[in-house]
Amino acid sequence: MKLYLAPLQGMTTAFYRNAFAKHFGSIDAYYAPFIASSDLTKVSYKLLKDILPEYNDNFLRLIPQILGNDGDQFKGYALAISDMGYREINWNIGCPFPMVTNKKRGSGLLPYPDMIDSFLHTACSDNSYSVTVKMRLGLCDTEEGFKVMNVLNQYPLGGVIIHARTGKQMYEGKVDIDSFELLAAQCRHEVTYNGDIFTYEDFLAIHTRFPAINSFMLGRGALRDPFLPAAIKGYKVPSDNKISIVSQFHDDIFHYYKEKLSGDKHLCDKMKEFWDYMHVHLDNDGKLMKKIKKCHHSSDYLELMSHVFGSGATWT
Ligand SMILES: Cc1cc2nc3c(=O)[nH]c(=O)nc-3n(C[C@H](O)[C@H](O)[C@H](O)COP(=O)(O)O)c2cc1C
Repeated sequence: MKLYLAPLQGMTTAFYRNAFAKHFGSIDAYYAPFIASSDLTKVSYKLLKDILPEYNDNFLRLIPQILGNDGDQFKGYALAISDMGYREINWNIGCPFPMVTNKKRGSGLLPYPDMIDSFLHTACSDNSYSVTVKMRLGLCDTEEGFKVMNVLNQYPLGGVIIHARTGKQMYEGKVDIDSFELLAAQCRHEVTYNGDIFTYEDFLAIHTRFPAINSFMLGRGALRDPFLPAAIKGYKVPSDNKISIVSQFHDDIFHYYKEKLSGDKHLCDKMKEFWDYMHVHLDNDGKLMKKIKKCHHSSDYLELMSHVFGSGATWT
């Protein structure tokens, strides 16, 4: 069984992925947040910085992702990326944000199977890399996904990751497991399940219902509980050790952003984003998150952290 870390733009950057692998592990591949392809004649290396092998300790396990609707642009980026040593390039047709979908990108492409066809015709015309797809069930309607799958089935893709929601749902509401089942059954490629695996029990429910599915992508669930991938793989991390591991992970992330960001406000804002996920298993009553939100100076923040990690807190 394979576990993949989902890409979360702004969160799962190279440094985060490296620190995650160092402290928690149990992830077979890390998908990088999307790089938007553009009509530049030359591929922009600034955009590619996050995936440069020298910044990625686990570069052999990193899968770069491209967002776009132009097959030639995709191919240009994919060739530059494959020159760095990457063999799999993931195409994002799942992003739900209106500023993306309104331009017929991300899940905004799902109502247009013909565009997907002509995109893949070009994108899959070079065998220096393998294309995988990350999609949703549709933009507004799950019927859209079936038409898209007919097209995907005609190309030699390396796999299809399905987030079991429509684009219109954004990240809200329930995952639609029945529609996922139908779409996955129609797919001729290897399918990876994605969506709302927050606990071991969530994983088990999906795994039990779809015994033929062998790969799972974890996003917010792994960011909230970085011990979840290990639990799914059957490794037990003693509860007493968890806080100290989280503390070391936190310190690595904090020191990285302290070096990188200018000003305390940016630093505190970034750490709030980190805690938006991480507080869930540490903060039963929500008081910790309130205190973190009140920190505007790194000295206040660090004092708060010394209480959090020094007070015998438990990871639940
Ligand atoms: C803040 C945020 C940023 C995201 N950025 C990306 C991205 O760059 N590329 C992508 O394919 N999916 C992106 N996603 C979607 C996740 O990869 C994943 O498909 C989604 O969160 C569902 O999985 P989960 O329920 O395990 O989190 C993002 C999600 C969130 C919440």
